[in-house]
Amino acid sequence: MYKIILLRHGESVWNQENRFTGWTDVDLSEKGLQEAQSAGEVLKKEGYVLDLAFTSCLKRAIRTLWITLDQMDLMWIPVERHWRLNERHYGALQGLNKAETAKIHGEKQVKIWRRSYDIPPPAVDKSDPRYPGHDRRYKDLDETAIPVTESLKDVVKRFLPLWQESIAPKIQQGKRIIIVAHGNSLRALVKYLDDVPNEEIVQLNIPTGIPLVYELDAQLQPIKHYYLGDEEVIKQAANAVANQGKVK
Ligand SMILES: O=C(O)[C@@H](CO)OP(=O)(O)O
Repeated sequence: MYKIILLRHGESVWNQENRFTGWTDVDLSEKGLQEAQSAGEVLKKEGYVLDLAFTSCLKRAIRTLWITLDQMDLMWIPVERHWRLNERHYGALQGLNKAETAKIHGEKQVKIWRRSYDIPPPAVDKSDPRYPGHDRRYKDLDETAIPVTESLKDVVKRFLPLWQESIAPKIQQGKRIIIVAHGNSLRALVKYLDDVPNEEIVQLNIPTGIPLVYELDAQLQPIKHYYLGDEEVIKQAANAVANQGKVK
């Protein structure tokens, strides 16, 4: 049996301001820094040991990983940063306030943009500063891989090669791994691992900064999963994420 740790980054400044973030590289808020510290503390307290870490190219995830590893006295372990673990690109919604967007377009439309499986938000134009093609960190990517918007389905598709070629083989070699990523890149992973039906993935909201443990069998089929934390607190945090798209 293998155990892997999934961790959504701590609260970011734009989570706090309730803005669509996507590939925008915003940092952690004060609360987010504390959440990352608590994640490291709980992992250490529960006796988890890690050999290898995967994260995205975005600083809210990278910093969460640093703080978590620091708490565990594991800053020396190898880290692989990959764009395939980035948050879903939110297209032309990036930067907008979620509640104000709901006021303009309706809560139903915002929920479709946020949580439907295959409907992407409106795209950005390639001349838009929010198009990642302008960002040096993605300069080696083929233009066809650089998103102008993404649905969760697109994220599953771009994430899978990393799982199949890098993460899964490392787990099967016995490496104990942590994946520190984002609300929707982790939803993509959960969708794949648990084979969640398209209409059910709409209900899944992953809270910031709480380690989620997946136990996998030899074929990497999930046996069970659980958060490390208080059940009621976790439920409330997931509901708060869901409610970000409501008119305030
Ligand atoms: O804005 C985003 O990039 C994501 C995660 O913070 O938001 P949502 O939960 O609305 O998908």
